[in-house]
Amino acid sequence: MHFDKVGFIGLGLIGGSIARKMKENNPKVSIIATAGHQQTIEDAFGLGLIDNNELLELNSFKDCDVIFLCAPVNKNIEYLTQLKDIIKDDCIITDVGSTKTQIHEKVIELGLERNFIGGHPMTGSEKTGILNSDKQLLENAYYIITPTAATTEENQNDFKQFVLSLGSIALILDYREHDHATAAISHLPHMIAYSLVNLIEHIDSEKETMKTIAAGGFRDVTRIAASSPVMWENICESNKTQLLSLMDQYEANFHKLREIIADGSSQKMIDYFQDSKNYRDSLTLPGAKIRKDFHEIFVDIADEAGGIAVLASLLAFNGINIKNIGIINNREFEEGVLRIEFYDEDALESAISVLKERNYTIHRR
Ligand SMILES: NC(=O)C1=CN([C@@H]2O[C@H](COP(=O)(O)OP(=O)(O)OC[C@H]3O[C@@H](n4cnc5c(N)ncnc54)[C@H](O)[C@@H]3O)[C@@H](O)[C@H]2O)C=CC1
Ligand SMILES: O=C(O)C(=O)Cc1ccc(O)cc1
Repeated sequence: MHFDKVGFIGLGLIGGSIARKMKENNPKVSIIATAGHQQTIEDAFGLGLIDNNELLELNSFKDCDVIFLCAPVNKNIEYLTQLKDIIKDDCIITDVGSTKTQIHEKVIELGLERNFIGGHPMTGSEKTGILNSDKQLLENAYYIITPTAATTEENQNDFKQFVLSLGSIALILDYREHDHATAAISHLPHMIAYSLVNLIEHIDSEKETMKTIAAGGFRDVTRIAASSPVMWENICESNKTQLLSLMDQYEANFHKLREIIADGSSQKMIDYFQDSKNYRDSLTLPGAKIRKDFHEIFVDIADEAGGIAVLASLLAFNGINIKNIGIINNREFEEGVLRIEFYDEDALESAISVLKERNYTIHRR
């Protein structure tokens, strides 16, 4: 599989993040793209990510080695039919969509199994668009690969290497298993967030007391309700059966919790909460075991002019060298934080003590 000429159909948060990292890894790669809006293409051209400055006809993708489908899932599926008669024989089409069964079924129907490898980076945010994309978004995140029955070992390995080059962790899954697991850990949580926000919006008083006092817990649980409505409409439609089944299970479980509270049994409540707490505490961050050699911290900084300069000067003043520094926005942290990478563990530990002394809030993976 070559990555000399790459095409993107859809170039928002995810497509843009992949394109940024790809261009950084290999500045010589030729990337072309089309999207829903001309502005996206102008922005990407302005960032030096793509070769074209206009929306493209699909025919322009005829000599691409790899094509990334990075639009909402229904659009990705629609594009397959048109691409079938355009792509070169050994072109690999891949997608980043949040659901996999429908697109794999379309691939089988069109006889494109040799040309398709499904993909799904398990990272992102509630934000959209190329201007929110970030070359570090995919780092340390699982990137699920769903091969077809005709994917060759060579292509699968090449694709795995590409995933690693993004800093992601490759995980091969059957596309049906993917849709069952993501319905539970991604699609259902988004529905819970949307419905909770909807409830509060409708029961709040005219004075909007609830909205005014909404604090950490509500914000933690509902951040993802700010996600793209079009994207989530597409996902619900595409993974409807799995999602409905999980919503039923969730309803039954929620009802069980209601009964426990109604019964007033302290022990049952504590058991239920303790059991959930144990499971939640046992979640490890992706890559935590794999990237131990990564000397990085994440620091909250005030959104004010000179914030980064003050912090960088503080470290320099204490003789601590920075390897890399940049603002990131991803799923682990509520708001943007500064990611600082150091050359070794000693520098990292010194930086932590200097910054803690100045009351900076520090996060580690
Ligand atoms: N947002 C997230 O956190 C994640 C999203 N995904 C998947 O990635 C895909 C893209 O999502 P995002 O990048 O977040 O969305 P986005 O809204 O940031 O970007 C979508 C892109 O698709 C383009 N687009 C829309 N309709 C189009 C059409 N008819 N033809 C060509 N381009 C079109 C838009 O112009 C935009 O460039 C979706 O399939 C989503 O399920 C996967 C992992 C995480
Ligand atoms: O914002 C978050 O925390 C997410 O969960 C992002 C996300 C959205 C859709 C996906 O298919 C994968 C990840």
